[in-house]
Amino acid sequence: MADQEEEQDNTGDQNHKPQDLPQVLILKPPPVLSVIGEESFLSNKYQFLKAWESPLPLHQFLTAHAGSIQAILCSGASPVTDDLLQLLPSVRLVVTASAGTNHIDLEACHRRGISVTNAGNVFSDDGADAAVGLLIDVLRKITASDRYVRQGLWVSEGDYPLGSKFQLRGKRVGIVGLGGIGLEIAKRLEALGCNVLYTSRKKKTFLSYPFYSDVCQLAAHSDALIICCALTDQTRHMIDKDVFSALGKEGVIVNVGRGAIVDEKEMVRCLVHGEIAGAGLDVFENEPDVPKELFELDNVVLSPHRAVFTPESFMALCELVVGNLEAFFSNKPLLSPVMDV
Ligand SMILES: O=CC(=O)O
Repeated sequence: MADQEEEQDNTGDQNHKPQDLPQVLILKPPPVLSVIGEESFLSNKYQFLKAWESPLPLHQFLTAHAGSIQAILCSGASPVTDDLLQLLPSVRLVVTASAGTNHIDLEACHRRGISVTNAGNVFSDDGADAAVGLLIDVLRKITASDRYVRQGLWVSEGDYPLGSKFQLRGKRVGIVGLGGIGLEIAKRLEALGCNVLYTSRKKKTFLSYPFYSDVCQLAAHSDALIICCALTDQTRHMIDKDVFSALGKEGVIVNVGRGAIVDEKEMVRCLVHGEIAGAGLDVFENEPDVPKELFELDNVVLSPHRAVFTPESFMALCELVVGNLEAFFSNKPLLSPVMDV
């Protein structure tokens, strides 16, 4: 079957590359590819097997290369499941071009002795900028005011209603997840005169920000919550009815983590009924579907899961991905390990 497949399939550029290069499977093109371009991103030290370019059905394509694929390069759009790994017994490394790893079955990787790397801290600055930008936009209604001007309402209706604007300085902002992005958010907020508090898996002893082990308690002491933690079984729907009610009518939520960390139906209900004051959202439970009710709300700012995407961060990501592959194939320590087995 492999021979027949090789005749039909030029994925991985088999005609031009020595067959002994390590084979790296890419299931779907990660977003970084369209920005950086394949030439710069895909190092010629590896044979990249681009599943989406193969004329073969995926299962047949994978079966044909099953024994030789040693690494998988993926992103949030291409889940790495136990079933997939079962098909590919030679895989020893999964490199994801994302900070989040919720699309990878980490338990299966661990059980199968597969190492995993992610985007490390390359997205921390851009993710933090986007989170703070969304918060400022919700509080100061920047995009809502922009719509007001563009629609000619400044002329026909007069001044934009002042009552709905909130000052950032002095706000108590609860950060949910003080990892790379969370720490950068905290730095920015401090510089802007906010009071930072946080919850995280563990208290960070090197920081003086007030720590709350309970997210409801954090919400009760915050004017705004910024969600930037990982999506795991523990954090799925962690931001629920109780958290919204603790945050209260004046409270704002910003989410640059993953949509499913928030109980989205409940959030929409709270926004529609004015039980929280506003939301800045880069991520959603069923992307690219966004609850239609949100389109009507001027106190909600929407962004299409692009918080961390800048050409600069993609360049850094490109180096990191190649660095991780090189480290792995030369038995050196991985640069951004999530799991090093
Ligand atoms: O959402 C983006 C990422 O996880 O990198």
